[in-house]
Amino acid sequence: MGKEARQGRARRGAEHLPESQRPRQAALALLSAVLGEGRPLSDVEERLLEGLPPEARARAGRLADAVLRNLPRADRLLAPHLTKRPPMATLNLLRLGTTELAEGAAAHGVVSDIVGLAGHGKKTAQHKGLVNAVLRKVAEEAPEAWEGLPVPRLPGWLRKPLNAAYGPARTAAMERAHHAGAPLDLTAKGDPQALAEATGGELLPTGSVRIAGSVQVSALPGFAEGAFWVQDAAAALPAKLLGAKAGAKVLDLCAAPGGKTLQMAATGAEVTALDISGPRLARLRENLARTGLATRTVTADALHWEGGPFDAILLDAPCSATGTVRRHPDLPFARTAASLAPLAELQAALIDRAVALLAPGGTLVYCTCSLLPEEGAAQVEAALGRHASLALERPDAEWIEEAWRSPEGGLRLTPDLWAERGGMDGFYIARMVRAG
Ligand SMILES: C[S@@+](CC[C@H](N)C(=O)[O-])C[C@H]1O[C@@H](n2cnc3c(N)ncnc32)[C@H](O)[C@@H]1O
Repeated sequence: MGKEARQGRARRGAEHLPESQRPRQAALALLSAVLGEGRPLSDVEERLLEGLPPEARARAGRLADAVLRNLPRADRLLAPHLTKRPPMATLNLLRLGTTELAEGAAAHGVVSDIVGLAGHGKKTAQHKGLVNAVLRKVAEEAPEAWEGLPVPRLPGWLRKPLNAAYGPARTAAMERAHHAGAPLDLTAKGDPQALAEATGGELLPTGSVRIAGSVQVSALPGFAEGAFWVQDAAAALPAKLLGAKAGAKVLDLCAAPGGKTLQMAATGAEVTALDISGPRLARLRENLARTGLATRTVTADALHWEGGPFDAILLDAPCSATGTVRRHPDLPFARTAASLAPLAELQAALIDRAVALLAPGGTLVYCTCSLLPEEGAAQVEAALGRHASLALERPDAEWIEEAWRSPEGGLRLTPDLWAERGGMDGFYIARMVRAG
């Protein structure tokens, strides 16, 4: 059979797959991109979920998320029933079925649906019998056995540096936080207390509003009117610490999709929001339109852009995003230690550019959503060595907890903090001033 005939058969096959199976099929495509190709979900979601109705997209995302969050557990339950590791496509089907069974889905339905999917896939059809036999066995033990399995560990490339920086107990606490996932946090455009009351959320000491359970953001009161935006409680702190005043000339140097830009624009500062990515800036403009806030937006490479000088600069530099694993369980599989060095170089170059764009007497807040010291304190210490005009200023606010402070004078936030409240993303934040 020729290539076109084969593709045609595959397309016709896809059409025959029952509608109810499409979220699982899409989840498997997401898993194959992350686990097979090392691609982050954010890079492939748009393409792989294209054409699916919103509920099916959401279900596919939830299924892929659950498998990635629990991968070592599913592999542990599967291991006794496999004499050798099956090819990736079959293994991912088994992992998906095992996770669904373990999370309490009706065994008969899950097994027959996953076997149906196996029969439908070109790479998996030959393993239909194996999938059936293994999942039947897993179904007998999964829900009880699951609960007794250890919390999944991070892969070595990330676990090793975290152990070195924080010690094994803190690293294990972060792994528990990653496994538990993250609540929904909102930042209010206006009064946070009023937003907490309107949404039934909890007003956190830092001013964010935390919503319990799973909700549809667009259905929350005030969404259409732009009364709030979604932003993790830790991610809301850098702009608060910059403290941009009304009328101040402020630069958001890596701005998109704009959570921090919106915070600064809401204070009445005159904000320039710059980012190298056109599509990400388009999202920032959508956020500005929904919230009725105004800034200047610039699509440019910060390393070569001329402007300023600015009274205040926020540099939320591109980074490993290892502080956001709670929300992005694909990240440990989609990054490697090799991806870190170029990011660290870019961060240093961006800090140097920020210093050049800052007015004498101006304030620079540097932050990254990373857990790794080389993207946080080490960057700031090196920058202070390169720029004699720059001094670190100890952040001061009534909501700062002593445990958050790092020895050099920044804030070191990790996902295991606020465990009883539902945690926070990992962030490093430092506030510096340029001599007048
Ligand atoms: C951590 S994200 C920023 C998140 C944003 N501050 C927020 O709160 O929504 C880093 C951003 O840096 C941008 N970026 C990367 N390299 C850049 C460069 N050379 N110049 C300007 N922006 C850059 C990326 O496009 C990305 O949007």
